[in-house]
Amino acid sequence: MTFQATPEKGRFITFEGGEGVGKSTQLARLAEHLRDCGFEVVMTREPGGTPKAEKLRAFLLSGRAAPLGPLAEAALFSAARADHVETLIAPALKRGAWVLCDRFADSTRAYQGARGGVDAKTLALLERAAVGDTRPDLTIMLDLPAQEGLTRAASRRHGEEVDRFESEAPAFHDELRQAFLDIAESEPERCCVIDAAMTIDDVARAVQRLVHDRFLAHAAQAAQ
Ligand SMILES: Nc1ncnc2c1ncn2[C@@H]1O[C@H](COP(=O)(O)OP(=O)(O)O)[C@@H](O)[C@H]1O
Ligand SMILES: Cc1cn([C@H]2C[C@H](O)[C@@H](COP(=O)(O)OP(=O)(O)O)O2)c(=O)[nH]c1=O
Repeated sequence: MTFQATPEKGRFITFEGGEGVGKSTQLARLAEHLRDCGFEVVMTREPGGTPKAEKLRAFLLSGRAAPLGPLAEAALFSAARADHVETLIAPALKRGAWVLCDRFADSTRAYQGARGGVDAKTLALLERAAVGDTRPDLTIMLDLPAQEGLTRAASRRHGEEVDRFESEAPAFHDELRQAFLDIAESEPERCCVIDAAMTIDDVARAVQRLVHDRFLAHAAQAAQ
């Protein structure tokens, strides 16, 4: 599938799901495809994406924030997100780029909310403060049994230490998977679940098809 770039507004696509489901792999594949179509693509990730947010990432993933509790962690993820949105994501969208982001606010809802017990009202306030109107146009939820994702993540790690959340018990990761599915069910117009147990190529094709149907099909028709 190839398309001609049209001078459309930027699109904001997030990839969500548990550990090792293939988010970064698929984000890179979609970026390559969109660039081949002539679009400017910004690849980024959370926590992180800007120098300040990367500093918070190092602190959060080292586990040093864990003793402060899930509410403090949610506030720190949100602080990183506020800087990321303001200095990288919103300006890129404004100039017409496609922004592909590995994890975003749904990860806070799932990890610090569903799993950490921070209430939904508090998280919604933090989300509004950090994100404002820069909400994803599409969220791709990659779904995989938690144990398979952890096995994939372990093979990618090549002996490096596990981070703050990968080291949680298997039940934590099963509940996370369900939390992402629940978010997708509650916002079907934004979220789409893709079976991440398929081969890398098959998942990449499913992602491309989804993005095409959602954003590019009408542009291609209009150009004819
Ligand atoms: N569909 C797939 N089938 C098998 N292995 C995969 C698949 N997608 C990704 N992987 C591998 O699994 C590991 C984790 O993938 P990655 O994209 O880093 O996941 P995430 O970003 O969700 O943590 C990597 O070694 C990657 O090559
Ligand atoms: C963005 C975000 C991430 N996280 C967690 C999820 C991951 O365990 C970790 C980010 O690590 P990362 O290595 O980027 O994710 P993955 O293991 O999927 O490749 O931070 C939260 O707990 N809350 C958040 O808001």
